[in-house]
Amino acid sequence: MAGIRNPLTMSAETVSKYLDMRELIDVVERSLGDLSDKESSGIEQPVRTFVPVKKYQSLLGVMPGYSAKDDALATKLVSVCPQNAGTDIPTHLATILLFEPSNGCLKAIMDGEVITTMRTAAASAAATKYLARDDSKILAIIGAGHQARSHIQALSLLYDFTEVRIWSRTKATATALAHEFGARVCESAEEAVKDADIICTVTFSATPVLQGEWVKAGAHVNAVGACIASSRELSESLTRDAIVYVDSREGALKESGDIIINKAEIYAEVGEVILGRKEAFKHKTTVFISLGVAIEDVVSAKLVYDKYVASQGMQ
Ligand SMILES: NC(=O)C1=CN([C@@H]2O[C@H](COP(=O)(O)OP(=O)(O)OC[C@H]3O[C@@H](n4cnc5c(N)ncnc54)[C@H](OP(=O)(O)O)[C@@H]3O)[C@@H](O)[C@H]2O)C=CC1
Ligand SMILES: O=C([O-])C1=[NH+]CCC1
Repeated sequence: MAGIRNPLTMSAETVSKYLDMRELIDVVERSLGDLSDKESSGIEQPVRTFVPVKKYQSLLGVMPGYSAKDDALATKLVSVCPQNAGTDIPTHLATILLFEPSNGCLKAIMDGEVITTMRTAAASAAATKYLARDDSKILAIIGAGHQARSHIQALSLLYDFTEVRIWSRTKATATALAHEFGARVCESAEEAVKDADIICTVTFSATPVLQGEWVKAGAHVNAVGACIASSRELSESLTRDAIVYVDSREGALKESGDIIINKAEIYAEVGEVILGRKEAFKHKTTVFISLGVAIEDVVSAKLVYDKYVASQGMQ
């Protein structure tokens, strides 16, 4: 059996084999509910630590968490290096260390890049399920990287879109992604989001890429890209006029420029909606600000590990 002397090492390829987006949406949805009910779920999750490396404008994030329900203990280490864009190295690299909670032994060292890409889209999909209109037909994506792709994949499982639109800073990346999905490339973000029902902002931009005036009343926005206090993707008018949900209130008050710079009011954690403790307001303009929380990685890593172990006939 794998243990402290021989933890499993799981490559991105292996991890991918055991990840299914539909299953992930359910698991991540449950974890967000549990996060909003720490007392009964027994989740332990401090706000992550980001170490800035100013010389390279990059970050190293340390994201530990424990889910009592899953009896899963893990920490993710994630490098965020925007300057890798356009090279062979992705802008996000991650490793997840999964431990045996009863004795602290390291059970697995797992690539965390695929999990990060997929669980983030799964979290947006879970939020969208509660906050967007059920008859949503037009999806607009601002940005054209890894998260853009996984968001199209996840949301397309839940909605029958008649149109997917993409705008990105570099037309060539938008065009390449649009080609994969038969989506329409737009000339501007404003054109992409006009009359859209669901909008995802998935960029590295430090300043707003989405203006409130462009957003149709009743639309739902997943704001995924601004994860440090000095960056925002949304205009003040949007966060002022929409009903704002977050993944973690504690995290958002420390890390979200969309909340901090815009002085936005948080209505609820999306987990509180999942638990039925706060309203969903499907027919009003809603915004889900996703920073990414460790518990999403913990439950995803446990899922992958358990499936792998079962497939190998291991204990
Ligand atoms: N909330 C969460 O849980 C998570 C959030 N993220 C965040 O999501 C964002 C996207 O990540 P990912 O898709 O993996 O990254 P990629 O590097 O794959 O893609 C980044 C995208 O952002 C665009 N972009 C980069 N800089 C700017 C800018 N200054 N203004 C406008 N657009 C810009 C790029 O546009 P182009 O190529 O067209 O030039 C590209 O489409 C990042 O900010 C990342 O930190 C990532 C993981 C988890
Ligand atoms: O949750 C996460 O892994 C991240 N959020 C922003 C960058 C990486």
